[in-house]
Amino acid sequence: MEARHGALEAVPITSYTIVVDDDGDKNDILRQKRVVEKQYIYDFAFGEDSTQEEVYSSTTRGLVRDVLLGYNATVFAYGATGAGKTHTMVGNQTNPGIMVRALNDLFNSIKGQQDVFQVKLSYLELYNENIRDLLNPSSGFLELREDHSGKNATVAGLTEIEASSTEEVMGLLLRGNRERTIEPTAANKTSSRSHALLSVTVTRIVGEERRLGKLYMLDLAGSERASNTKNRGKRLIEGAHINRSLLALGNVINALSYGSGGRYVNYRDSKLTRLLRQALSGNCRTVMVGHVSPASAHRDETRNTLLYAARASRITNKVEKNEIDVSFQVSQYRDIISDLRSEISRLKSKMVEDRPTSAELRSGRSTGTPVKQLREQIIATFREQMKLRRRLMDIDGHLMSLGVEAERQHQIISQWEARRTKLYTRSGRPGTTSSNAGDDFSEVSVHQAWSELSYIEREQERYVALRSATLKELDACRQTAVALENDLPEQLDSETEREMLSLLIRVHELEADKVALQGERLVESHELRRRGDMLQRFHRQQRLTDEIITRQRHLIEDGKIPLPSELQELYTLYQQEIHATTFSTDTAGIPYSVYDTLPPIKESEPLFKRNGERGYTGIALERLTNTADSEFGGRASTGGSTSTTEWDNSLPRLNTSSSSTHNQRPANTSTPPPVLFPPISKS
Ligand SMILES: Nc1ncnc2c1ncn2[C@@H]1O[C@H](COP(=O)(O)OP(=O)(O)OP(=O)(O)O)[C@@H](O)[C@H]1O
Repeated sequence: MEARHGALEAVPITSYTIVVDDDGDKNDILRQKRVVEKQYIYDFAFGEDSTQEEVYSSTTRGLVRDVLLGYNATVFAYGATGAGKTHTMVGNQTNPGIMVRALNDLFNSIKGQQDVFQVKLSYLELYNENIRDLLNPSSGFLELREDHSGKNATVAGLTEIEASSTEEVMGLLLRGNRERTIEPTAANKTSSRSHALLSVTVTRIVGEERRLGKLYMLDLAGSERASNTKNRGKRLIEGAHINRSLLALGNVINALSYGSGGRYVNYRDSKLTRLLRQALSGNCRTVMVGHVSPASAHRDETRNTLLYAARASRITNKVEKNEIDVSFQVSQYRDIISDLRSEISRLKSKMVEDRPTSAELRSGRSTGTPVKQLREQIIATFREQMKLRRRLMDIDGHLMSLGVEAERQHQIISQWEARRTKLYTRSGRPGTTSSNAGDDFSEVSVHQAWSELSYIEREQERYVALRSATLKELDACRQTAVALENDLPEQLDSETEREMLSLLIRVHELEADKVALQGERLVESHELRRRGDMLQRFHRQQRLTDEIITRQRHLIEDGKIPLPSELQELYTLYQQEIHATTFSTDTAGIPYSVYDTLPPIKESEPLFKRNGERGYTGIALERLTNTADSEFGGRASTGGSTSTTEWDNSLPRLNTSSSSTHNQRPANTSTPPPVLFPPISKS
């Protein structure tokens, strides 16, 4: 680590806060006494005395446990050149870094287990936008390939080596590191000029089942300012590549930190971001270790790194959702049914074709399969087709259920992540370290959600494979049916046979109708479930909005801020909406208010319920509402209970008396006035 000199200091003041003490120009008399301090709060902050083991335990040990359970995880080091990234990630033989410690932990955990584990490693470097295999450098530059969705990138031809001990891994890493492009620069004698990615794939074999967990560990090349490094020629070009890819990474982190519905996330600007796409946005737990130098020479890089780390910590593990495309499913059902109908109509057309008479047949013109046998074969193939189609529908139905379930788990995880971020920013302590029983509970449920999700993903893979096998079978069956149909005109000779066949067709028509109805019902029920989920989410959002409006009203009232007329109008509209909803009823005549679509006046309930707890976020999410007399009952023109007469806000005061607003249910719950605000006096 570079010695500290100059004015800027980046100092961890607690185990999770870093303070940058930037007292600027000492010669500036006016500002001499003014210390400009900027505090950054992270999950953990490490000082110069922190050991490799401390860094590893706090950042990565938990990820190793997750990988063994079948999750994906990434840890990457980010920071200015010479700030200590390689030291943290790779380390040396006597004092190894995260990579070796993680694998050591992994092997130790596997040792005590009954299940069979398989651990495979690959190690690559990204140098000047070229990928090289560090375990097999002679293979030249490798190609980065993406699947059709563009979300999963793989490196074609990358060597994967199976390892079973820490010593073996040590050997492989040393071998790989020797191949890494390291050059002396003005800023660092052993500067890594490439990004190095160690991928560890752990397969856990439990009976028939295989669980796959991946751990990516990445040592990035350092960001550098050309003016600071005094690099020339080749070094300068390398630096430009490094900065370009780091800039792309920074942009991705930036965009992701805006959350869903935020900015467009462009992963395509560099191979680094394409490689890290899954780690940053997908089904993956990611840790960023930001490295800063306390030296003033690195002032800008330090600020940049601290800022990126702060943004990265805002990325709520935005697991990309498996959106359930119901219309796609509907069109699949339609395809199946139209296939079925066209087969029936083909069969029908054969019925009306001229056929030989019994006499002709008896005279020996026809030599095909006997009619009875043929009929049985046709019935059997139809039955088989129906069976396969039903299986297909079951598979599709199951895949849809899995999709809905996955979306639910994603929600649990996202909520947990969002709450964790809030806790973190409000209390200055990360939620994960809280000893609160409720947080432990939520930790457990989020772990369950991850575990569910990984199970769902495996199930989805299994069912997709089953689906394509069933489709193949169906195709073969259909061809057999066509071949049998072609035989028909030769064989049918009597009216009885025709009638039998037309009856058969009728049966199959009914069958097709049944399939159609079943398909539609299935799709509808899934759609209803999905909408139910969406409604719940909207309700949650609405409660939050109500809460925000209420609090803002408190601010307006307390601060005696005059209310702009447009806002007054919006309040009026809002109330009208609430009024309309209160008196609307559903098809059964039950008022919507019974469903609690709006926050009831006196009810006090936390937004996120937990075993006997109020709320997670530190925002007391009780509903700050009025007493029963507030809404259509009478306070309309009272103008509230404000004692200050000179303030003319035209909004009545909110009733802030805790006894009347908190933790009480109205006595008569059958007619709750589910309105947040008292009527605005002007209206
Ligand atoms: N915490 C530390 N304790 C002891 N030495 C350290 C520490 N951090 C870094 N160093 C030493 O500082 C020097 C530069 O560190 P390192 O090579 O890890 O930086 P880097 O961020 O990877 O740089 P680059 O981006 O140029 O590759 C190395 O000699 C390294 O051993």
